Amino acid sequence: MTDTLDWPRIADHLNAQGWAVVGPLLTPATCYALQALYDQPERFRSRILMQRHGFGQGEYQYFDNPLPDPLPRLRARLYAGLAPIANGWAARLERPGFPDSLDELTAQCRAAGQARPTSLMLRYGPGDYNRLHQDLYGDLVFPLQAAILLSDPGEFEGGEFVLVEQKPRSQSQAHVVPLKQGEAVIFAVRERPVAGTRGDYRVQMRHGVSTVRSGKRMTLGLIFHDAA
Ligand SMILES: O=C(O)CCC(=O)C(=O)O
Ligand SMILES: [Fe+2]
Repeated sequence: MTDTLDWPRIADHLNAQGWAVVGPLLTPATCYALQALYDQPERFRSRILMQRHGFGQGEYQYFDNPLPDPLPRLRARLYAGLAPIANGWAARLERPGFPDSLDELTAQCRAAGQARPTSLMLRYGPGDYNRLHQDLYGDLVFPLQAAILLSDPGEFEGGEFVLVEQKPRSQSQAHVVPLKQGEAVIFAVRERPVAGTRGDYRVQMRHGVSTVRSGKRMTLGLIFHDAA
C-alpha cells in the first residue's frame, strides 16, 4: 500500500493524457473488507440495476453517510492532491476554481443543492459491462475522479477500464487502463485541457468498462462532488 503519493508524477500524467494510475491505495484485506460491505444494504442510499437505466449490465450502490473507513480519509487525501491540478485545468479552461479541502467542496455542494454522497461500489459478473458515461450529478463538478479495483485482476477476464476521448473535429481515441488490486485510475470526469497552436482547447472524456467475460469484478468509485 502506498502511503505517500508522487503528486508531481500524477500531475504530469493527468496533464499529458487525462488519466493516471495511482497506488495501490488499499491493501488486499481492505479491498475484500469493502467488497463484503456490498451485501449490507443499510450501508447504501440506493442500488442501481444498470440494465434498467440503459447504463449497461451489472449493478452498483451509492454509499450512505457516514462513509465506511477508510473512505473519508482517502477521499480527503486524494482531493487535497488533486485540487491544485483541478485548479490548473480550471484556469486553462476559463472555469471557476475549487477550494483546497474536500470539506470546503462538500459545503459548496450542499449550498448548491448537491447533498447526497456519490461514492459507490460496482459489481459486475459474466456478461456485465458499463457503457461510456460521465459522472455529472449537478452543476457543481469537480473535474477529476478515481476508480479503485477491489478485485484481483486474476479473478475475472475482460472487464477492462476504458477511457474514450473526443477531440474537436477528430475521431474518438480509446485508452485501456490496466489495474492491479487496490490501484486507482484517476481521470477526467468530463473534459481536459489540451494545448493547441491557438491556446488550450477542451477534449471531452467518457469512461466505462468492457464486457466481463468470466468471474466477478468489483470497483470503488470516488467522485468528489455530491449529487443533487
Ligand atoms: O467499474 C469501473 O471500473 C468504473 C466505475 C465507474 O464508472 C466509476 O467509478 O465512475
Ligand atoms: Fe463512472
